[in-house]
Amino acid sequence: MNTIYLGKENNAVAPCVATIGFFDGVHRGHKYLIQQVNSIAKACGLASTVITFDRHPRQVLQSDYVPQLLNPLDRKLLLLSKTGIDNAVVLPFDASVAQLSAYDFMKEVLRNRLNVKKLVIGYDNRFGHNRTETFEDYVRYGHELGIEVIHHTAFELHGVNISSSVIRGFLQEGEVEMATLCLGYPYTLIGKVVHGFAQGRLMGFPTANMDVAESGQLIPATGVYAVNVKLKNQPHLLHGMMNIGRRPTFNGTALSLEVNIFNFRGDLYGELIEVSFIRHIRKERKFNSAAELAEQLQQDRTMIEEQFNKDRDL
Ligand SMILES: Cc1cc2nc3c(=O)[nH]c(=O)nc-3n(C[C@H](O)[C@H](O)[C@H](O)COP(=O)(O)O)c2cc1C
Ligand SMILES: Nc1ncnc2c1ncn2[C@@H]1O[C@H](COP(=O)(O)OP(=O)(O)O)[C@@H](O)[C@H]1O
Repeated sequence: MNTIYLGKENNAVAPCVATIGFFDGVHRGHKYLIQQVNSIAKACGLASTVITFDRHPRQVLQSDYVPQLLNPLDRKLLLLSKTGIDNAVVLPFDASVAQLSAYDFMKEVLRNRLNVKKLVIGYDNRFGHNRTETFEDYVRYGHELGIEVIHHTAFELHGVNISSSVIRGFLQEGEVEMATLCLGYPYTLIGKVVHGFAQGRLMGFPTANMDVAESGQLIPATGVYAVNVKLKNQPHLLHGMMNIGRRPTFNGTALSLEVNIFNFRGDLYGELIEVSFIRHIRKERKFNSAAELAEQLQQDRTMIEEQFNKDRDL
């Protein structure tokens, strides 16, 4: 896959069949759409292209908007690279792009800059200033501009139209298994390991505290989860358990994300780690003492290891 960061200068781009969107999650619905783009492109001998944005359009339109992303941009590009698409175009979304009418966007960006011959979009896809046009308007503009606008069929899973917001909803409810089903892979948080309150090691359960502010990702519901952990320089995933919560046993107030990694010892401070959510285990609770909490953690670990063993044997 070629990744093209669209700058001010004109990139020379081969004629292509394209689709456009934020593609947060690169979920199964997105993959279904991209398959359609790839097969149309193949049938007419053109390149296939996904056009996406460097930041969420709402961040530009609404200055206090805090995105709750399913993936940071580099991970989105990694996922897109596995879909068989020829090109990913990253469009810097700024105030001037936001101002373009749908017609001007199709003319200036899609036709003049990106050489789009066919545009594959859904009936409910909207682009252009104020997003006022309908699919039929895009078709009409396309006629004038030499771009064939084709609507794609939506992907449904058990009658539900999968979307990034449906997946965000599942994660906000702690339903990480439903999120996995829709995404086609487990939801994964990327964050830097920071210092906590040094209580974990005293209980026999050191926990790497994650700071995910930089990735702008959504934090799932509070609770305890079975997770897989990817460390830098380690080829395989490690099993672990994560608590998202406020540490009521220690009268904590701030939200923390803490992962205890099984069969691991080492210093992780300052490292980037990736944590994938496999199962919701239980709610966070206040225990009478650190010793009682440690007992519960031992039970959690035993149960989670048993489940991982079962999954492996399936
Ligand atoms: C899997 C797991 C589950 C946890 N569950 C709870 C809980 O239910 N209640 C609680 O007060 N703390 C719970 N904790 C503990 C806190 O998240 C945290 O690890 C502990 O306060 C030590 O943090 P520190 O090392 O940053 O001081 C849990 C930790 C882990 C790893
Ligand atoms: N198995 C493990 N799982 C998570 N972190 C570990 C593990 N073994 C060692 N560590 C290290 O210990 C640190 C956590 O220790 P802890 O006592 O919980 O302190 P704090 O939460 O204050 O950082 C982690 O950030 C990591 O560097």
